[in-house]
Order: sequence, then C-alpha cells, then structure tokens
Amino acid sequence: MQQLNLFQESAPVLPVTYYPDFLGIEQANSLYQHCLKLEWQQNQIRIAGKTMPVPRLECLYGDKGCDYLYSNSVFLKPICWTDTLSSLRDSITALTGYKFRIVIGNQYRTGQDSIGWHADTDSSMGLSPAIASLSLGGVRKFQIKPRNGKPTDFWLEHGSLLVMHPGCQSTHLHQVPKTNKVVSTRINLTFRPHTAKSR
Ligand SMILES: O=C(O)CCC(=O)C(=O)O
Ligand SMILES: [Fe+2]
Repeated sequence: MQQLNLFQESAPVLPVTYYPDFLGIEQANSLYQHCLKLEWQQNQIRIAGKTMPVPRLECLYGDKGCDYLYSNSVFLKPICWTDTLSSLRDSITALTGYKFRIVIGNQYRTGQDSIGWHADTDSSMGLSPAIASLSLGGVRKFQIKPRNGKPTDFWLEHGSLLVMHPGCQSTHLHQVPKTNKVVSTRINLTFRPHTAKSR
C-alpha cells in the first residue's frame, strides 16, 4: 500500500530567525538616510591570484581593535560606532540576547552587486558566532542552504532583520545573487561578535 509522506514537502528547519517588520517604515527610512552617509569603501579582493573589485561597497564600524580580515585579502579597520548604529546594536541585543562588537555594511548599488556563496567563518568572531543582518532599501533575494543541500530563498524587506544563530556558519552557506531586474540600492548591516580584548 502506498503511504503518504507527510514530511516530503515540509520546509527545511533553518538555523535562522526572520523578523520582516523589525523596524517601522519611518525608522527604516531614516536609518537608510543615515547609512548612505557612512564611510563606504571600494575594496579589492584577491581570488586565484587575481585582484578584482569587491562587487559591492563596504564599511566597518565597531569597538577599537576589532579588525576584520576576510577571504585572506580584505582587511577592514573599524571606525568608531555612530550613535545611531550603537543604539541599533543595543536594540538587536535586547531582542535576541546576542552581543555584538562590530557591524559590517554592504551597499549593493545595482542588481549586479552581490555576495557569492560563503559562510562567515573568520576566526576573529570566535567559534560559533551569531550574526544579525538588517536590510534597508531595495529588496534582494537572500539564499541559504545546508553545505550539501538545496537553497531556501528569503526576500529581505526594507527594515527587516535576519538572525543567523550560532552554528549556522558551520552547517550552512548563504549568498545574495546578482539579478538582471532593476532594483534600487540596498544597504545591509551585519552585526557580529569579535574576540579582541576590550581596551
Ligand atoms: O547582504 C546580505 O544580506 C548578506 C551579507 C553577508 O552575507 C555578509 O556580509 O557576509
Ligand atoms: Fe555572510
């Protein structure tokens, strides 16, 4: 006799929590304006012996001494927290219970700006970091998948917060793929821990 498999179509359990309305529209709009004025940099990345521009703008704010190196080639030194960013950090800590010492900004100017499949495993964040990712502006597709599994799509809304829980970076990969659709500029802020000694 054929049996109905109740589990086949169920959504995968992911080590993330998505808060679509973390910020109200007014708050999200004014934060977006604040973030446009941050100190954005065009960094260069070295992949397979070639140096190329990172396909997005970046910035790093955080505690003194919390330097960040990724892909063994992009070195970011934190600028001191703005009041807006530190109060946002505190409200994310109040919601999630996770503590953060840096925030990396990504600015996706067009649909051609992107971030490929990766996990955030830089050792400066410690072994099992919780990462909280706030999205502003144009809505882009964010994909997450188990290291050998199928992706799940999230459409990260203006003012939304996606929390990647401890363990997520060891078991899953994520990306924001390029798109040929016309999309407005998107700003993403990823709040992260850091192991540097406090000074
Ligand atoms: O822009 C996003 O939503 C993701 C950014 C990201 O994965 C990263 O900065 O490591
Ligand atoms: Fe990431």
